[in-house]
Amino acid sequence: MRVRDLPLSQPVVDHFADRGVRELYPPQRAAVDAGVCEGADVVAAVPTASGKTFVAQLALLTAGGPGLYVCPLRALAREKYETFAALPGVDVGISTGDFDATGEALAGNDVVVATSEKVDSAIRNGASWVDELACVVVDEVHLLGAKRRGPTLEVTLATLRRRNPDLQTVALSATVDNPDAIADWLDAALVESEWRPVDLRTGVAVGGEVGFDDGTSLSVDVGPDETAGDGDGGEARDGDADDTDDPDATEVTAALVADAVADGGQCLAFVRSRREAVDLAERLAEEGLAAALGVEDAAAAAAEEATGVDGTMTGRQLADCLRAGVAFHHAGLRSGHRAVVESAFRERDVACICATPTLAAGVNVPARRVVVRDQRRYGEGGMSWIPTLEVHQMCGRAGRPGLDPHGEAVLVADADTREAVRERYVEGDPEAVESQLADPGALRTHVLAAVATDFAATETEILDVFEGTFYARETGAGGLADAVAVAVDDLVSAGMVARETGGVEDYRLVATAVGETTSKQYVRPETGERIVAGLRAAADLPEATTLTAFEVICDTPDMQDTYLGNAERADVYRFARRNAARLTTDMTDPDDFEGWLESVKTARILDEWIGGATVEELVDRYRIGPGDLDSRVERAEWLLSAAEALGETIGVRVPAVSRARSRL
Ligand SMILES: Nc1ncnc2c1ncn2[C@@H]1O[C@H](COP(=O)(O)OP(=O)(O)OP(=O)(O)O)[C@@H](O)[C@H]1O
Repeated sequence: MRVRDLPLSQPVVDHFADRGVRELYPPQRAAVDAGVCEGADVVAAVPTASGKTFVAQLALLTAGGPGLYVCPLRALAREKYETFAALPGVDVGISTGDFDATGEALAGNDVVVATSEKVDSAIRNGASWVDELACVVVDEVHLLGAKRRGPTLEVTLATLRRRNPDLQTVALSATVDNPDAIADWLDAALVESEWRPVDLRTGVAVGGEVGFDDGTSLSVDVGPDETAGDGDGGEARDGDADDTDDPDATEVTAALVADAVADGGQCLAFVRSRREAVDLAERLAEEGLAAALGVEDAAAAAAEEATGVDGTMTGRQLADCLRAGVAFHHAGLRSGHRAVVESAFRERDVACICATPTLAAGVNVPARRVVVRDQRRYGEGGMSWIPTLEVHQMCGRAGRPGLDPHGEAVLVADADTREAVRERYVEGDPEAVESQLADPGALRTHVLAAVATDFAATETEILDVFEGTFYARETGAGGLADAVAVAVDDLVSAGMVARETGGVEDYRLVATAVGETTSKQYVRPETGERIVAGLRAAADLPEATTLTAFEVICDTPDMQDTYLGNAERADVYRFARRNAARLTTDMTDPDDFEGWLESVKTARILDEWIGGATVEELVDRYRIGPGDLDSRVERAEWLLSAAEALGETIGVRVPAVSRARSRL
């Protein structure tokens, strides 16, 4: 099937031809056969990098009206926006600032790229464009199994479809164990395929010996193990508390990377934590990879570019690595640094990226060889195996279409773990996607939204709203009845929702003024409650300052946690004692004292930031990533603006809140 035979305009056909897209890949053909160009609902569950974006483009280009592309990961939205904006004659809007309001400005675009949070917020704020959509494409739909974002994704999609029954829905998924359940949920045709543009072979390495699943093998020279005995504890967050399971794994990884690079191939090496990504990159910087790949000048130019982003220690470390032909990539990097790394890799100016699994989710960085050094990481219950789905996404990055005869993915194991690793990741199936909607926190948020937007005024109507969710399809909406009743009770005691009675059995649920503002400001009910209590306490303090404002907003579940190491704990404790007159929480009060101390640390960082401290100073003083500081500043802006709105709602004015916001 050829692109030019599809119902697309000539300029669009030419646009694809210029990018080498003339013949459809088999899964794309199957999507066309399933009616994706004729308004049919389609779920496509296909491997990484097998052309899902083209399926999205087909749906959006052939829908008889505006389209919405929901991208659950913010980091990917810009990349997709650029892909769509390059299409001739297509006006594209983007809305990813996670939490700002209506987005009425998005009306009039042919395609809007947005995160699910943004669409949810637009619905809550009554944006009209959401009702005019002809087509919605949800990328990475398997993320509906993710704890925080999953419920928002499924409720948003269910709401969009309920409001607009003619809406074409196209959902794109990684290969998961139950794509049929997702297709059932959406009453959509299922396109399921194992096809990939480049063959992939996956192997397990023990020492320098790799056995692949296609029966082939590979042998690499592993250098002496210099890391043995160097079990530096370091920071614990992100699983940084430990060295690798087996110190040799780093040397095996180095040998596998050097071997591929000597042969002209680029590599991705995945490790469990940010700290490990930096350490591995610094180790690989000793391998002379830039010279081996013949890219010394280009690597030096990439290093210059990284230095230009900022003067932080992380930036300097990254530049030093880049000069040697290696990079690291993780969520603590600033977006400017991530962009330099991704583009240098695509341009083949760098031989290897050492990354945490975030890189595997959707960033288009194909490599000849992928090495997965760590398959276990620290979670709540200690060390546990990384989900098979995630490891498959990492492995799926191996193989560049048209350039490599096949991609190679190598999982580094030892004699004891070899079989477990093989069974789990080489032979094993990925996990099934499971709804997280029954989580009490998620339910409270979405129940409040349903009531505040007047979609529902009784428990039964709330269940009607949830009837279109994946959860309801899997377990029956009745399964949620008890949990919804609990959520309503919680919201009533929190002062977010009121029962307007006409008798015990006969009442209507209405959002209180605070509930309505909370929902519109897109903060969680617990956040709204904490801010309201905090504002009242702050108004009574003799000396409320910007630190007070930051303490209130940082002590909410909508602000990220900031790691508090043992060494710093005493210092933050003393800081809190010194500033007791400016904090809304009495030190003897918090149920979760450690969590509160973390909030005080975040508040202190933000207060020093508005006081003129530089990124470099804060990164150095508080051991946070520069990207972590950026994201906390961004969240603080949003939460302070929610605090101002809530203050207005309850008639409590705390000037320090506005001061903090304007100085931020
Ligand atoms: N029919 C085709 N012919 C040639 N190249 C194609 C075709 N379809 C897609 N491609 C190219 O394949 C690459 C991967 O495609 P794409 O990024 O759409 O994969 P994906 O399935 O969305 O990956 P991910 O798992 O990252 O979401 C892109 O460079 C794209 O231009």
